[in-house]
Amino acid sequence: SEQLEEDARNFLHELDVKGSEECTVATMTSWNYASDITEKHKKEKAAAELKYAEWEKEAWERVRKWNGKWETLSDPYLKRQFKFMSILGTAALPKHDLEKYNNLVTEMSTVYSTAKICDYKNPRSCKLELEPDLTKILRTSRDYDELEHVWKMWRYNTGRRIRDHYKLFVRLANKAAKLNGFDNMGDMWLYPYESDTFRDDLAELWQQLNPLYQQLHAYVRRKLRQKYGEHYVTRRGPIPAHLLGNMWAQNWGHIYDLAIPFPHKASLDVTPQMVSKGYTPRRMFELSEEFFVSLNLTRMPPEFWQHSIIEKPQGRDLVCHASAWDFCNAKDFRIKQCTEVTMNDLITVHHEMGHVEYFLQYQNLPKAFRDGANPGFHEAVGDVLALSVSTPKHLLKIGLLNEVQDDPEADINFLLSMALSKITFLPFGYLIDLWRWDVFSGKTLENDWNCAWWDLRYKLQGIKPPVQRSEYDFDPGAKYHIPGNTPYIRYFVSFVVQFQFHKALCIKAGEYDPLDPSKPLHKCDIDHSTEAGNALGDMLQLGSSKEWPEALEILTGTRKMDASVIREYFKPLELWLAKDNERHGEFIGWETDEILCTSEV
Ligand SMILES: O=C(CCC(O)(O)[C@H](Cc1ccccc1)NC(=O)c1ccccc1)N[C@@H](Cc1c[nH]c2ccccc12)C(=O)O
Ligand SMILES: [Zn+2]
Repeated sequence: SEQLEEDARNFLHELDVKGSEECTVATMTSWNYASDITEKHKKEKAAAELKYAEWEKEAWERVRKWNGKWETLSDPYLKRQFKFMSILGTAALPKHDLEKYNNLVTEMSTVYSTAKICDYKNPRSCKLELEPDLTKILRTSRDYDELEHVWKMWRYNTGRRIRDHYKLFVRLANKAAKLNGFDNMGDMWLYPYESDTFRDDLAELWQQLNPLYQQLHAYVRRKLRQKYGEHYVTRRGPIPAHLLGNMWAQNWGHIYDLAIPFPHKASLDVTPQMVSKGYTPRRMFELSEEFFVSLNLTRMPPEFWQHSIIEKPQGRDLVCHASAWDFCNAKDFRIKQCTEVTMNDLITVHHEMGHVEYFLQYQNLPKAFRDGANPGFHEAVGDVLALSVSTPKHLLKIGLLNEVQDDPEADINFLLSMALSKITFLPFGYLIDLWRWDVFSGKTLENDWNCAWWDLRYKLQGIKPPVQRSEYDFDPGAKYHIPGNTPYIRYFVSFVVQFQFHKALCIKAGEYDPLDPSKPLHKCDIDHSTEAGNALGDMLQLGSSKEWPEALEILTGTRKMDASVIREYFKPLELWLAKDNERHGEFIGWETDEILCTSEV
């Protein structure tokens, strides 16, 4: 009825205003803690989390009173808000359980963010931190033993120290999920994807992408065998995880110098040029903002530049893992990132700025819709722009390259550098929540946690630990998102859909034409295309007000995640890798009879 609709609008508006105010308060205390880890900030954050949970519970009880009525409303926009606000979340836990749950998550994240290890070359100095120290060693060292030390000690001082926290956390998380009508927390995490075939769809995507990954793996293994010798890197075995340039072997971009196909061609890692041109983190963020503005998207508000933390502050503990913050008041938006002047961090800057651009585009929607169409969309926005920024053509435009070599060999070099961060990530992006879903569902039991992790790391990534692992270790805990309790499948989804977004935007920008060999997908740079920017903005403005297949269709014309686009982007490289591996008689895939992990009897 008209009256019911009118009452519903007013009710939702009232909750929206109050919810945003409560959100601002809670977010501020969370920011204070994440950017300055002290007992005072920890207490304030814990108190604010409980207060916010009380508000959520009150709002949820008032929404419940509308059950049986809101379903009869005709306006889908109103019904969808009721649908989202009918899920309470962890605030459904009894107060003492919620307090324990929140403290466990804060404690695990603090252990991770403050962990330090001793220097391999100077064992008495024990203040090396993940950012910037350990990431630099993993990126630059080619000393097998030094890399093994850093890899092992990092896990000793993070994963091992939170294993028991995680056991309690899983039990409380599942208790909260059941109170929300889910079987376990894994199912509750999949709710935003609104699809009961989602897991199958993901498995199908991985099946389509695995062959390309296997070719790349075989090629890189040969290059590492040449560097470290057959004893350490065997012909048919898994690759030791600490040799891949990254603490988690999730991005192999930093061993490009060992893998470059045509070394006599110009290097595409513009880090040296960034340093020699005096780039600063501030300059990197301004460069990214200029790209968004060139697309006719929204620039950062003054508060962003006033309150963001874009360089690691000295003399205090903080969570250095990058993050973007929406303070729910359509005014205050921030990034916290311990930025270094490297090409890799320029990409991460775009990733974080993509989150803030999404915040800005949906800031006028009701709070219930101020989210990505699904979490993968939120992770993809910045990466889409980074696909254009990474092209030699764009790097030339912004003065970070002084020449572009337009020939097949330079093309292969470029595609390999992109594959070392985009293709190598796929099995990692998939396996983290494959492991966590099995832990939440109880399929993987506590005394098998670490070996189940290494089963997946071996099976999907074809890597092995440099030293044998056991159930005294808890290696998943050495990756931010596990102690940080952040779902991860969103990144796998992002790495697939970002190429679908890229293709759609490149067509609008006139930069890609399937029938024009001079305009392949991997050479496209959408910069300064307002047609592309307007199309992207139209999708971002929807927030989560429409189901994600509809948002995807508005931008790309299709309603499904489609792995064929990322394969099209890398097609020239896939053909080249297959030929090169064939020519060297490389064994595709991996096998081993080593025991990677012992579950103590
Ligand atoms: O974790 C991140 C970046 C951090 C984040 O921007 O995704 C951040 C994670 C986070 C979530 C929740 C609390 C704190 C941190 N996500 C956000 O800040 C965020 C903000 C609003 C909505 C959604 C996400 N990247 C992943 C992998 C990755 C995907 N694309 C990349 C591009 C460049 C570098 C890394 C990646 C990683 O490092 O393993
Ligand atoms: Zn992100």
